[in-house]
Amino acid sequence: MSATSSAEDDILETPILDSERPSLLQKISEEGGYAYVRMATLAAGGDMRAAEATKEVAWEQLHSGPWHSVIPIWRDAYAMACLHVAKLHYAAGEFSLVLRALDMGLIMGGLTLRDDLNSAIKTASEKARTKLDDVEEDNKSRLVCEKVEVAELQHLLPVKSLSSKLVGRRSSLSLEGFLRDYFLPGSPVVISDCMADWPAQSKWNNVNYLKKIAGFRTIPVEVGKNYLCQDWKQELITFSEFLERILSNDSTTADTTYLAQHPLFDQIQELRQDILIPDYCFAGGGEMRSLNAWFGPGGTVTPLHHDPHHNILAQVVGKKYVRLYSASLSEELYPHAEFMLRNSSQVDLDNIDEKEFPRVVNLEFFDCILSEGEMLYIPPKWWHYVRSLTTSFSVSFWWSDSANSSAS
Ligand SMILES: O=C(O)CCC(=O)C(=O)O
Ligand SMILES: [Fe+2]
Repeated sequence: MSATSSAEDDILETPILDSERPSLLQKISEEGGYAYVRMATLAAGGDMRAAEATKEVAWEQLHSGPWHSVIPIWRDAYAMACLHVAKLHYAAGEFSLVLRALDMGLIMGGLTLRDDLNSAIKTASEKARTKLDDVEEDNKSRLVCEKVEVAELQHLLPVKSLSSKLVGRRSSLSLEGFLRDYFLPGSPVVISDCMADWPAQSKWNNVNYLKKIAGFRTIPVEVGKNYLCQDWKQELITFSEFLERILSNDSTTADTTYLAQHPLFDQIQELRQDILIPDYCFAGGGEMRSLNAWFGPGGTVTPLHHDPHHNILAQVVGKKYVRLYSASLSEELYPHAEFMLRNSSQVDLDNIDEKEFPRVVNLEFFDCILSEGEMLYIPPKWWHYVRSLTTSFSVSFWWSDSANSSAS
């Protein structure tokens, strides 16, 4: 990795064009990025307009076609441009702008400069936090204030919910028991009393804690009813802005904001320390595929879909309703024909069109309300629909077993 990533040799205080990066610039010129290279050199000399211009040039390259067709060096070029911009904001003491630039580098940039971005984020976060401490020290608030009874939530659920087969529940389930009774037969289960040692359990319900750890960080959120709807869009906002939206949320509005399926713990490493990979994820001898955050107000809906991996969905804050249909029922669930959406059902479980989708009406499903401190095991390819019933923060752990560890 880069020579500049050690603690005493801080990336934000040293020139960016060190011994490793000329080769990066060389590769960028080879791809025709002469203007980028000229401006990067000016940026390294302290020219903010040139730094912004490198970011724009690389941004255009990232948006010149489908994501998979972008030449990888342009992702590194974008990360490097973000570092230039961050460094110049840092010199001006603008720490929130430093973090914005660095997060854009992490979210959109390539992997080559990731260690540099992370070490710069650590330095800038500490400075930004010092500022925040002065302003908000006594202001304590909770995301979910009171315990909600299940009976009070009934009206929020799709018809027929909780009326037939409930997902089985086990308390403090051993790894052997999990393997034998659920993993090998491929059956879902809710596991309780298994998250007591997660720091997140006592920390993430506290808005103040989240603001302090992540308030200035930029995150991608989804806005709209759900990803299958026309008016759905993605936005980049700060974690503080996001928390304000959650606190002011009226769950009847169409433009719910959801931090959904985002690898937040790769991006914000302090939050990674608050969670533990459940032992269950080692079942099957495969490998971890991804850890994702799902954080939003009451009323978020992830429509009926399936994923290729084993999944432990861990509920840290609030409650969610989850409905599951067996993988064997795919034909009856009217998957979309389009390639990108073929793992999603055309059926809207909140408003089933029985004429168009008659086969789904009497189909067997399992469902549950997942509460704080509980985990749900969803076997691969099982269809699931998820609705948050309160403000909710969950973490999903996707892993493959050794038989499928080459699957994407
Ligand atoms: O929690 C949600 O909204 C959806 C979770 C999900 O689809 C998953 O973990 O695979
Ligand atoms: Fe899913």
